[in-house]
Amino acid sequence: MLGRKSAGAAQVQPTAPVPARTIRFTTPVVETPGIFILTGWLWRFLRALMLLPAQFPVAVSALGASIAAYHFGGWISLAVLWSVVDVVLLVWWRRWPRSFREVVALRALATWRRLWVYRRHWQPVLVVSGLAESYLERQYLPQIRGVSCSAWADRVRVRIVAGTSPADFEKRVTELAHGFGAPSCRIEVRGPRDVVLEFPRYDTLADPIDALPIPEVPDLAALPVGICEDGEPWLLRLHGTHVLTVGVTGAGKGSVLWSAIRAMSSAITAGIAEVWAIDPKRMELSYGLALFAHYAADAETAVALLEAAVAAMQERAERYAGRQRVHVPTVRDPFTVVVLDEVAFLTAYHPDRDIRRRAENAIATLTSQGRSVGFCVLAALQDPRKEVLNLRNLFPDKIALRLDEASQVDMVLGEGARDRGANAHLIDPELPGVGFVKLEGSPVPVRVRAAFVSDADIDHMTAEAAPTGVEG
Ligand SMILES: Nc1ncnc2c1ncn2[C@@H]1O[C@H](COP(=O)(O)OP(=O)(O)OP(=O)(O)O)[C@@H](O)[C@H]1O
Repeated sequence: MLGRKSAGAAQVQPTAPVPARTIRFTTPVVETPGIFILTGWLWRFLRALMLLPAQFPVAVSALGASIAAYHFGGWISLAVLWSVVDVVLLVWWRRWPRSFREVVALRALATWRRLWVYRRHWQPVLVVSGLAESYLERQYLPQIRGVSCSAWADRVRVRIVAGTSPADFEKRVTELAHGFGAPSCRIEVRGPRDVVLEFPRYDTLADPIDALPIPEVPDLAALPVGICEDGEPWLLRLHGTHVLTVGVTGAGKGSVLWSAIRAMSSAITAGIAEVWAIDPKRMELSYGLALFAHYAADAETAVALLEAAVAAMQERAERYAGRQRVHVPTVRDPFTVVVLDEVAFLTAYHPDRDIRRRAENAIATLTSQGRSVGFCVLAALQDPRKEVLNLRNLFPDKIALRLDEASQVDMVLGEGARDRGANAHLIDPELPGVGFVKLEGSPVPVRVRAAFVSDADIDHMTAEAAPTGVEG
């Protein structure tokens, strides 16, 4: 009985037509004749061969010249040719190392990286990370348009698939970085369907940076405070803006504050800039007391200091009204930087509500009105959430050092910063002073490291700078 077809429940053949659709139309499968496949392969091979001189002009010329030398003069002329080339390259390298590096070494490296790293792994990495698109059973991959190398990073220019957006890449920076064996990946949009993926080859900021030399005539709108990932100086604008530095405890906020103070210390000595310092922890700024025009540590004096700054700012604004629209630092009207370490101590953590309210009012007034009359607030903060500092948007410039959570990156640097590669939550705790900033004119966050100003450097600065006399 069990052997009978009718045993048990009615069996339905998986391919049986649904009663309502007795006729099903399907696309017939036609086998492609082998000759078409072979012709396709041959065409692709010939096309690649024809494009080779345009893609690799130097390699193709070298190969052509070598074949010609061998053909006309045998091994000897080939050896002579290569010896001459080697000598020329050697002289070039010794005499003009910079141009040799840019024209020969980095280009050769780019060719190698393009073939060995990106072309070889392109399809698997993009397919697995979900960046290959399918349409009518065909797969479309973004195309590599070119690879260039700088001293520290590879830049892969990519033509993205029509119908996709750079945001798809921005969401997969981690997959791309791991896929191509890079410590990180950043995205730069150059135009329609034109993006650049930047893969650092090694961490240029792994070693601490000693305190930078003090500029004799500091540009208060571009103070050298550290180094960018590409080796360029990190220039911090203070004049005409306000800066908020955010990072967990031990992230190196102190080195940003001190590097900025150090960079403007000759202006402090000249009397055209002054620092008003608030130091609730009493550990960070107290060491350089002699450099500050005013200093406060406890809440009551800190709020009084902030209110005095507001009064000074308003007095200056009144004098300037109708006469002057731009502040030029002078001994009479120095550029005034209010340095506020752990701003949340006054705005969120202090038990006295009145202190919190007065501090918030004063900071809001300074940050909303102080820019044009030469007042700047340079603040440090551990926790960027709104409950802790709801004034954070009054700071036009922000620095994200190591953060606790991924969601905090966009809170500090603005929406989309994390997608563009500002992984401040992944910064190694062994790298204090490393962070991300947005530089003027570019939405792409840049990785930077602040220089470390040691106690000895601060001693030296206080000895050099004529003390202006600290007041409470
Ligand atoms: N730029 C830097 N380069 C190298 N080491 C640094 C740098 N900045 C800070 N450090 C080291 O990290 C330690 C912690 O730095 P710092 O006190 O500035 O952190 P912080 O963010 O101000 O922390 P907290 O909020 O707890 O005060 C310092 O004692 C110093 O040894």
